[in-house]
Formats: sequence, structure tokens, C-alpha cells
Amino acid sequence: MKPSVILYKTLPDDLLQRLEDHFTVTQVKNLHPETVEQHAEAFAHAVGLLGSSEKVDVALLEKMPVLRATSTVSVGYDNFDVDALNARNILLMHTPTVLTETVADTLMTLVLSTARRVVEVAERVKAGEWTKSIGPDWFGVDVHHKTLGIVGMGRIGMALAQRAHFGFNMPILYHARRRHEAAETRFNARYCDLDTLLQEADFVCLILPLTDETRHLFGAEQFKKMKSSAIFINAGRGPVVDESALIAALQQGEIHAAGLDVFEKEPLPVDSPLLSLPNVVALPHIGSATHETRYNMAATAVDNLIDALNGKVDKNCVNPQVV
Ligand SMILES: NC(=O)C1=CN([C@@H]2O[C@H](COP(=O)(O)OP(=O)(O)OC[C@H]3O[C@@H](n4cnc5c(N)ncnc54)[C@H](OP(=O)(O)O)[C@@H]3O)[C@@H](O)[C@H]2O)C=CC1
Ligand SMILES: O=CC(=O)O
Repeated sequence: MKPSVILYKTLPDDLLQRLEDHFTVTQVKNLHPETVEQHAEAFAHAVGLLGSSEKVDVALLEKMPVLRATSTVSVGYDNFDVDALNARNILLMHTPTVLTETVADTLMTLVLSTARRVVEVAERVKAGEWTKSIGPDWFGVDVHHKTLGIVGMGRIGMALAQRAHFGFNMPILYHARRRHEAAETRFNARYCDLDTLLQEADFVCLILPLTDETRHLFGAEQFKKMKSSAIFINAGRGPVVDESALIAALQQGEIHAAGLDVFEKEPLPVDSPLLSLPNVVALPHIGSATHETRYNMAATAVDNLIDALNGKVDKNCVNPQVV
């Protein structure tokens, strides 16, 4: 008999087939308690779990007594209780690398669209406001040769630095927990503490994971330190930023504009003050959302689960020490 797994995401047909070649698959719509209750038997016997975005916590793990591996279709894993997984020796697999370039493209899109006010002026054209030659009230600011501050010089931070250095001649400042020699030699990036980066950067780009250390790393104090002409970008995780402090900084003109792919609450509530600010570009968490990359992420997650349940954890494993 094949081992049983729970799938809580829709997969392309060929990838579902690949999963079914190895496992008996029970597909569910989410991991809410009522869904788990409905499929209690399947959860009780599952050794694997594959999907994205849902919370995997102690309460869920209690319903899965024989679980051996989880596989998330994402690089971020802040929705998992990693300590609880470790305590039970359950592997956690994720999908770094395959999405890196696409997410860096999204960050660069946010840089360009906020600086050049692309969304705002395109809306004005659609509203019939382009009735004569445009004047300075439609102008944006330059991106090329401006200083880019990257907070989180990991895989995606490096790919952003590559675009900014070679494509836009931007001097690069970065902050991370440690220095990255490759960033310094390849992109002439300068390591600095967070305060220095905030004071000197024209664009402050966050691409950090959400952890106990990064939660609300950005609040009123950080926005006050930024230039009033600075543009703030976040494509890491929403709760890294105190969103009410960001809204206040934008409303009071402490910073110039913001480009956001992630929010404290997702989907972003329709009554969020962010949506009525013309200098905010708000995207629906599309960092990796291209057909090619989402397919590659799903394929990686399927292979990760097959590998993990076969004891092969030489890549894409968050907690290999539990083997
Ligand atoms: N919007 C979207 O759709 C997407 C969002 N993401 C988010 O982006 C995050 C980063 O992805 P990726 O680049 O692959 O991850 P990496 O692990 O490669 O990079 C993370 C970076 O964050 C830095 N960092 C972590 N904690 C701190 C801290 N307390 N202070 C300062 N720096 C810190 C790390 O520092 P150091 O190098 O010193 O260890 C590292 O440079 C993901 O975890 C995810 O949350 C990812 C993909 C898509
Ligand atoms: O937010 C997306 C991810 O892959 O993490």
C-alpha cells in the first residue's frame, strides 16, 4: 500500500499525477478545523502534507499523529510552528531558489512604479484627465543612479542588487545579520547598520523573512529616520512593518511613497487607508506569481515531499537536523 498524504492546494494535472504515483492522496480545500474534522481518518493516517499559506500549528499536528514530512509551496515558512515540528522530528521542506529571480523582478517593478507613479498616472489617463501636455504635477523621480538600500541580502536581495547595479547604476547599501562578500565584490554593495541605511537610501527595500526578531522591525522610529524623499518597498512579509506607523508616515509626508506586495492582514481589507493614498502601489502578494515560477514551485514541492519521505534531505529542507 502506498503511504498517505494530504494535499491542500490545487496542482497542475501532471504534478498531481506525479504525487499519486508515489502516494495515496487526499485532497482538501484548506486546513481549517472543520475540514480536518471532515477528513479525520485521512489526517490521522497521513505521513505527508503539501500545500501553501495555511497555518500548521500544534492543534493541527495533534490530528496528524504519524506525520513525517510537510512541504510548502513557498520559500517563507512563518506559518509553520517549526519548534512543534522539530519536537516531533517532522521535516519541513520549502521552495527557495526557483522563485528568486521572479520575486526580484517584482521588487524592481515596485521601485519603478512608485518612482514614476505608473499606476497613478495610468489611472488618470483612463479617467480622461490627459487632455493636454502633462506638467510637473504628473512627473515622477529618477530611479537610475539613486541609492538603493536593501534590508535582507539573501537570495532575493542579491538578485535585486544585480538588477539595480548592472541595470540602473544604483549605488547599493545593505543590511543583514552578517556581511555578504559576494554582494560587495559583485555589486559594490556597502554593508551598514540599519540606521545608516535608513538615513542614506533613496529607496528602502525590505525582503526579510518574518521571525520573532523581524516582527515590527519597521515602526514610527524607522520611518522618521528615512529621507522625506525616500520610497519604501516591502515584499518580504507584512508583519515586519507596523502598518499603522507606515500609514501615518505616508499621511504626514515623512516618506514620499510606498510599494507594497505584503500586508499585516491579507487580503488587504478594502477599507485600509493605504488604498486611498495615491502614492501607494499595493499588490496582492504577487512576488512569485508568474505561470512559469508557480509551476516550478509546485513541482519542487512535490519532489521535496517525495525526497523527504524517502529520507533524502540534501536540499530545500528547513530542519534537516531532525532526520
Ligand atoms: N512577496 C512574495 O511573494 C515573496 C516573499 N518572500 C519573502 O522573502 C523572504 C526572503 O527570501 P529569500 O531571500 O529567499 O531568503 P534568504 O533566507 O535567502 O534571505 C533572508 C535575508 O534576511 C536576512 N535576515 C533575517 N533575519 C534578519 C534580521 N533579524 N535582521 C537583519 N536581516 C535579517 C538574512 O540575513 P543573513 O544573510 O545575515 O542571514 C538574509 O540576508 C522570505 O522568507 C519570504 O518571507 C519570498 C518569496 C516571495
Ligand atoms: O511569499 C511567498 C513565499 O514563497 O514565501
